Amino acid sequence: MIEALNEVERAEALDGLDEWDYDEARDAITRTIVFADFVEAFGFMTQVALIAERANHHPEWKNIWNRVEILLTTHDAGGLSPRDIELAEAIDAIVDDD
Ligand SMILES: C[C@H](O)[C@H](O)[C@H]1CNC2=NC(N)=NC(=O)C2=N1
Repeated sequence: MIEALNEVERAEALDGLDEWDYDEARDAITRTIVFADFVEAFGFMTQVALIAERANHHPEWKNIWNRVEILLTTHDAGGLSPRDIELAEAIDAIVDDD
């Protein structure tokens, strides 16, 4: 059973995720990314969707034209877990590559 990160583990994990904000109320991390247009935004979402499905770990996200608002938390753990950190790192790698 996946467990949520404790405070020390969370602080260490967030240290390497400068683009993400911590949402204390949800015990989650959030990031908003703005792309050139809808096609770029949806292409990004398609890449993330394939990674998420392979990992069986899915974002909570919203797309408004060229913006993608992402929230990562682990429902099975009731909070932020290593799976969220791994998905955030994968997302950052996609954004950095595009
Ligand atoms: C049965 C359960 O839905 C699956 O194990 C996966 C699906 N994707 C998931 N995604 C996220 N963010 N948290 C989960 O706990 C989770 N569980």
